[in-house]
Amino acid sequence: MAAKIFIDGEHGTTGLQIRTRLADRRDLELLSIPEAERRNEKMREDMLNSADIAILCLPDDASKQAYEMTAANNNVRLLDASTAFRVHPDWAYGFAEMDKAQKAKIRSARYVSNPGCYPTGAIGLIRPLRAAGILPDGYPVSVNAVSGYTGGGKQLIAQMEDKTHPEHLAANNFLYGLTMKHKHVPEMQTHGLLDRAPLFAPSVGRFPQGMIVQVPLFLEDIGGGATVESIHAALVAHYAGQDIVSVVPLAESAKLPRIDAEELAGQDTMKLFVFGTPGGAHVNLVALLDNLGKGASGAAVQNMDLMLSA
Ligand SMILES: NC(=O)C1=CN([C@@H]2O[C@H](COP(=O)(O)OP(=O)(O)OC[C@H]3O[C@@H](n4cnc5c(N)ncnc54)[C@H](OP(=O)(O)O)[C@@H]3O)[C@@H](O)[C@H]2O)C=CC1
Ligand SMILES: CC(=O)N[C@@H](CCC(=O)OP(=O)(O)O)C(=O)O
Repeated sequence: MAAKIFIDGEHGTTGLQIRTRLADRRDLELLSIPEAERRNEKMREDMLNSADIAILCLPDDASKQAYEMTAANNNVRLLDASTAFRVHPDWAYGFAEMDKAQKAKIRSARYVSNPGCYPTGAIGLIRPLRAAGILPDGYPVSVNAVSGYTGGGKQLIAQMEDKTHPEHLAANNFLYGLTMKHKHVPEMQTHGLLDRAPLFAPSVGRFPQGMIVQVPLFLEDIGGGATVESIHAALVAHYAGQDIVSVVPLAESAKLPRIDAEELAGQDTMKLFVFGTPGGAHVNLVALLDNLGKGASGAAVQNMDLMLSA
């Protein structure tokens, strides 16, 4: 029997991308609400409780409401794309490659939180180095990033694309999150296994999809004899045996003159790079992904498939 999937928020940016990815799937039955009724609570509650898996592509408050609406129904499992439950202990964090046990946790979980786009890059770079004991306690981690503007959902897309929008943004590249309190910091700290909150400096560029996340490191403050080669080797070992996150060979990245933030737009994979000169003092870790691919909808479909394979 086909698994019943309901995407709550199916007409938004993340929801639409998931729907497109699932459009040709014969093993699924997609439950749907007409766009005009997308905020009809009764219809949402009925659909949520008729699904095997409900994928929540909603703002945090609406995700929490969907959770309440289904709390008494053990037949429905939730996969939430919002920030609401990403550090909640009852929810499995949906980053399958972050350690060897994570796939099994996602498979068997009733509740799965889909990672944020920036945290996918940051945790992807940091966690293996913490787990391997390379990045020491107390190290001050900084995360600098640029995202395509679809990362801000329908509202930011309209502000960037519609010149008549009352809050039109004309900038081609802007910094935000300037209070240093971005909602992704707790998630980066928890799943990055960091004892100190990272300093996170996000930005947006005038391109729809794509993302670069950078974590610069001072080797002498890391200590333990860490080198560009040992850091690269730790990432390679961590990501061996799967095909979604790849670690670019050092010899290949050493020849790159630049990195294009849009390189993986439209794809659901992530590339990790380690930049630095052998014997040098500095290393720059870089993650390249599509904010709507491995950063959102691609990861959601991957997680849904894991949940269905339980
Ligand atoms: N865009 C991205 O790159 C990423 C987004 N996410 C997260 O995914 C979630 C969805 O984001 P995104 O798709 O970008 O956002 P959008 O604003 O593009 O879409 C959200 C959708 O949810 C609907 N919605 C809002 N409130 C309610 C409600 N109370 N009841 C029912 N439907 C509602 C909206 O309808 P309406 O049009 O009426 O507002 C819209 O259709 C967010 O939590 C976001 O943080 C996560 C990772 C990346
Ligand atoms: C460019 C942009 O505005 N990006 C969003 C994050 C996108 C994302 O990862 O979504 P979640 O909100 O679900 O974590 C932001 O900074 O709030």
